Amino acid sequence: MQETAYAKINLALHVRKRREDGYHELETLFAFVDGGDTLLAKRAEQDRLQVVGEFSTFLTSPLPTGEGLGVGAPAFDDQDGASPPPHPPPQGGRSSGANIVMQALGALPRPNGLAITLEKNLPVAAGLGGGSADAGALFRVVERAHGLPDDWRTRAAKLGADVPACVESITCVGRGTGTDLEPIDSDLTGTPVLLVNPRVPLATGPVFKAWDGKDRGPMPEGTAREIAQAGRNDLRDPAISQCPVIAEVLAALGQSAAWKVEMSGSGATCFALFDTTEARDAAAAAMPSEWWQMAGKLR
Ligand SMILES: C[C@](O)(CO)[C@H](O)COP(=O)(O)OP(=O)(O)OC[C@H]1O[C@@H](n2ccc(N)nc2=O)[C@H](O)[C@@H]1O
Ligand SMILES: Nc1ncnc2c1ncn2[C@@H]1O[C@H](COP(=O)(O)OP(=O)(O)OP(=O)(O)O)[C@@H](O)[C@H]1O
Repeated sequence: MQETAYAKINLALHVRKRREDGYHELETLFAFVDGGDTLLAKRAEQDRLQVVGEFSTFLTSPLPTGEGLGVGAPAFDDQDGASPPPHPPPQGGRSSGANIVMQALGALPRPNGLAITLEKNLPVAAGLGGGSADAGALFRVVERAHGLPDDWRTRAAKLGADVPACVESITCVGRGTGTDLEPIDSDLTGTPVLLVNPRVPLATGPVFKAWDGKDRGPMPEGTAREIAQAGRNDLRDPAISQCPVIAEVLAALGQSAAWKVEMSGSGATCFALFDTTEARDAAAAAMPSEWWQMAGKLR
């Protein structure tokens, strides 16, 4: 069974309030690109994960030497030989170091194990919800094979604020910490999109911390296109303060024929939306070759 972990972008991201627990109340318009990581799943006695692909080596290794992170090698595994529990309990947040795919497997009880090969094509810590998209894809794999438990949204939210949206992977509005979802009819499906990342990883927590606490107002109402056109990303300036090259990426995309250029999530990836694939491809060709890029269409 194969599943794509679609890259997430935030067409608008309005941060409204810092909460006592350090999390933030926000309003966001989630959208998804028609490409990303891929998950290959096979029935197995026990859950296992192998990570391959361009960005596989950028995931934190639980092994002191970083051994096992290379292409084709097992990267994260819940087994150490003898008789490990087939479906270990969830291991808390991502800070536990376990790959979020293993955490998602642990959060979804099943009658049999799954051997997953994750092809990591998306940059890590990039504002594309890469890990969340992987977890979302895993939820869809389990849904197809066995169905999901009724409380899957709660289980998904425990893995990360972006995970519930990534399970659905359709354009939707997120509120609260980003986990209260409301579907929206998208008038942007099929829109040509270009993602550009300067290859500088940026952790999400510190970017939220650098937000100045000023509520700049709610996300506008309207169609997806109208929200994208009139909306902001309130994490843009905090992210640029920590990763100045983002301003260069935005400026480079701003030279193109795009009708919308913005940073996604907490950065550093920026996106541009176009009227035609020709305009998108011309913009892609003009980007510095050292930057990562992915061209696609919105789902
Ligand atoms: C920036 C976005 O990607 C926009 O979609 C999300 O809000 C972040 O989603 P995520 O990476 O799945 O977030 P989590 O893994 O739950 O949290 C990572 C860190 O981001 C911060 N965080 C996240 C979501 C939120 N509403 N407020 C926050 O302050 C917290 O410091 C948290 O420790
Ligand atoms: N499968 C995975 N893919 C990416 N990162 C993972 C994965 N599993 C665990 N992580 C860890 O999660 C952290 C965040 O990575 P991720 O790529 O999801 O960030 P992001 O794109 O900024 O996400 P978001 O947009 O949701 O904030 C990294 O420190 C990484 O080590």
